[in-house]
Amino acid sequence: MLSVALRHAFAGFTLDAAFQAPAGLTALFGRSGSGKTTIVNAVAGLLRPQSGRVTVQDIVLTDSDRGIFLPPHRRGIGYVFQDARLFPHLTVRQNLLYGHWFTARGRPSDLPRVVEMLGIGPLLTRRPAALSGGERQRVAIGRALLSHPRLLLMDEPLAALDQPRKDEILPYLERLRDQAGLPILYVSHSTAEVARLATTVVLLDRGRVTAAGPVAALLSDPAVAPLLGLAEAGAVLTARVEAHECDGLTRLAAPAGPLFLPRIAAPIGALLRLRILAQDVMIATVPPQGISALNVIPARVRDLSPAGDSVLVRLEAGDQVILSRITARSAAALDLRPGLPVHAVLKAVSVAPGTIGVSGG
Ligand SMILES: Nc1ncnc2c1ncn2[C@@H]1O[C@H](COP(=O)(O)OP(=O)(O)OP(=O)(O)O)[C@@H](O)[C@H]1O
Repeated sequence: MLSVALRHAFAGFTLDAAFQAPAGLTALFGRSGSGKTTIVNAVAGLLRPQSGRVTVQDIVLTDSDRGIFLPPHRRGIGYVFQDARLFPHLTVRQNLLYGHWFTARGRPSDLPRVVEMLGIGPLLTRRPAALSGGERQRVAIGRALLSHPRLLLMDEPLAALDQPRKDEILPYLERLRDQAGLPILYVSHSTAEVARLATTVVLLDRGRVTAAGPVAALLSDPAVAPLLGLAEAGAVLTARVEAHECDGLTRLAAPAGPLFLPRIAAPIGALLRLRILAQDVMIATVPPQGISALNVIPARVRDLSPAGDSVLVRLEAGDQVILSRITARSAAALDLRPGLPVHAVLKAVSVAPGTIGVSGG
């Protein structure tokens, strides 16, 4: 567990933020200039905050009251930047083992496990110039892990990659989240990335934490939607692959009931995480008939929140929340109110394959 409480003022900007990052991946999310990098720098020991306390697994890294401020190299933190920053004259293997020279905790015997997790075995004898951007980032992550950090800091590690490279690396970040066994603090601008990867989200606005919590609850909170942008508002559902059907659809079992989506390349039994955008969910008060949408999910209205010209309707389905964005006119015409039983309607093709990830459990 990482615990952070920081106060630091620059001319024209004050950071005053406190949060906890439990096991898994904690996304620091917010607009440009909201203070994400300032927090990462303070946690890494690159910025000495005017006041604050930072601990990881009960080890005090910073405590202004007690005059404690460990230098960066004594913090046991792995840092992955936007650009991989590998040594060009060293092979991948030498780059991987480099971090291990600087730490008593590193053991070369961990190399095979890290190489396997990141899928970089075939690259070990190459130099960085012969790697794609995504491969370079995987090596940079491996190098950080082999220094045996207590905590991994990742500052927009995908920002410099094009979409195909991002798609290639996302499954490895999921494995890192689920298998590395250390807290990861991950800075991102992208709601899609956060929805797919985060265990916990810390939302920042002008140097302050405006919301924090488990990813599914936070991203489907109507109060948070204006901060994300209404087009990005939506729910994160967990569902298990039940069958690949012969007409090209995959059937999933979700607490809300069965879901049908275009073929997903995941084995039967795999637990997946799906992002369902609020703007893709329609509401019907009676079971719709003669409709092409394959997913009609029985649900109950929890609450309605005005959002610009539209209304965000939070629906409960099983123990999961689905968010729907409809016009105020439709909400009035359907006489939607808390407690009303309804049907959430979702087109199978509206869930983009790139947004489907592996669930951390
Ligand atoms: N060394 C500094 N001196 C003065 N102001 C600074 C310094 N470092 C950061 N700031 C200011 O602090 C604010 C927060 O910056 P920070 O880089 O933490 O934001 P961010 O959320 O990481 O932004 P981005 O997403 O664009 O990277 C900005 O207004 C920035 O100009």
